[in-house]
Amino acid sequence: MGDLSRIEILPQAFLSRMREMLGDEYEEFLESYQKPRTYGLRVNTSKITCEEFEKLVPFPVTRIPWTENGYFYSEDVRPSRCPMYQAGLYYLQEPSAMTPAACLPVNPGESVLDLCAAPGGKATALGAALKGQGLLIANDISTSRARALLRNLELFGISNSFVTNETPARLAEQFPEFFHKILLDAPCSGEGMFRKEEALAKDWTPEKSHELARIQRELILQSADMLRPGGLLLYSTCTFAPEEDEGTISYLLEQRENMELLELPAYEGFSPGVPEWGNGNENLRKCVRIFPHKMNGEGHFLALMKKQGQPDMVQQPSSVRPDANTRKWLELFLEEIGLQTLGGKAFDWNRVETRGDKVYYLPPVNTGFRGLTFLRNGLYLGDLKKNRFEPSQPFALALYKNDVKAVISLPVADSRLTRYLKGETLLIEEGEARGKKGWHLLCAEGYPLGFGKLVNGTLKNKYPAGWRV
Ligand SMILES: C[S@@+](CC[C@H](N)C(=O)[O-])C[C@H]1O[C@@H](n2cnc3c(N)ncnc32)[C@H](O)[C@@H]1O
Repeated sequence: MGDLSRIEILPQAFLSRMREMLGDEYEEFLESYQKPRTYGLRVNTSKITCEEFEKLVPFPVTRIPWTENGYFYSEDVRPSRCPMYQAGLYYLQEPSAMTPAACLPVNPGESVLDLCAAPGGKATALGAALKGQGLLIANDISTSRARALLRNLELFGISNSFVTNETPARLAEQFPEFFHKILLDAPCSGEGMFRKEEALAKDWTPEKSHELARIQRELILQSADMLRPGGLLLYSTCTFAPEEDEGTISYLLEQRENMELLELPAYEGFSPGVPEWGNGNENLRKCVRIFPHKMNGEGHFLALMKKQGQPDMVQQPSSVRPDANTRKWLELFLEEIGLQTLGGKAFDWNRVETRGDKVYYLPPVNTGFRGLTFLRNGLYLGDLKKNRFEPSQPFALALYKNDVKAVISLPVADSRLTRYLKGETLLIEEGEARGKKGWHLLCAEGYPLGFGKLVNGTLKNKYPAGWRV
């Protein structure tokens, strides 16, 4: 689409309001719609360091200056076709959208909630920050979107998540003062994404913001009430609409005296929140606005808040036991692949649970919650078949480099990796595989991609049909 036509589709009422909001900066803001959007990816630092990533990535990337692990790539590359993507080493994400999760400091071992999490752009970042310790509850109210969320968490190798498909009200009932950290990336009018998704501009009406602001007010109170004393809440939207941004934060501060706004990390392109766009509270300056004419990304709003009090780390550990049958066949399998660790940590049999013929590795924190609709509790390890255990694809992806001994590691550019991802059987040369036969983990430069079974120099493909590219 021609550049000017991007401006032509912007609703007049939206433009008038932006002119009023931005004053002298308005023309510059409008010009940003004639510039191309940018493309970003975020490195999964729980699996690979940025230095390693830079050495291996086969297409040009440049650092996104306001994040620690984000990179721009150009429009003509297809990063989702690279085996590094299928190994869960990065997530494709609009550059500004990397900011909210990066501004919520998550420590391994904490209980974290992403209330509106699908498709998982921010949940994958929060999960990576937990490094397999503690608990991530990733929720979305939409079932189809929650499925996409689960897939992305599995691709990222997150083993300690509980993926729910619930209303925020039900979660608020179940989890009073439970979480150390909460991300509320609220449903919003999406004004900041008009350059990226024209359909949003076409569907926009001024009335939409009123209805969304009502929902956001409900969600932010519920979030505050689910926070432990001393806990942190990060609120974000991708809209410029004042009532959805400073308006929602003003409402929270009026309704909950135990919540206070905190300063966010400074960056030259960030603009402060505007008190007059909310209830006039001077602290609203601590919010951050991201405008496309000031940064190389789309529009966003974020606010970091703390609940008064001292945080504690009291958590109930998971304590399940595998049945004898599961233990026997799973143990045999783990021996065959030479499992040393899972996600860099000692394998914990007190987290193994079998439901029907499916075997799960539960999060380290007790997740015996009652009455919640969930899609996944922990990591789906695989299936018990007659006299054997068959591993799942999420299990392969939750393994880190050096977790298992029985590997076949090929260079990123080796075409056999792409053929594996299509479901083909591969020829493996002598010396390329760690063992002579049996289950092996196929890796891209040491980073696990999926399982296969080696028989006389050929690797039988065990990459599931639903994952193939
Ligand atoms: C901005 S998107 C979340 C994007 C996600 N955080 C990410 O980074 O990939 C907002 C999400 O809120 C969910 N949602 C919509 N209405 C909701 C409601 N009333 N309560 C809770 N979630 C809602 C939508 O299904 C949608 O997935």
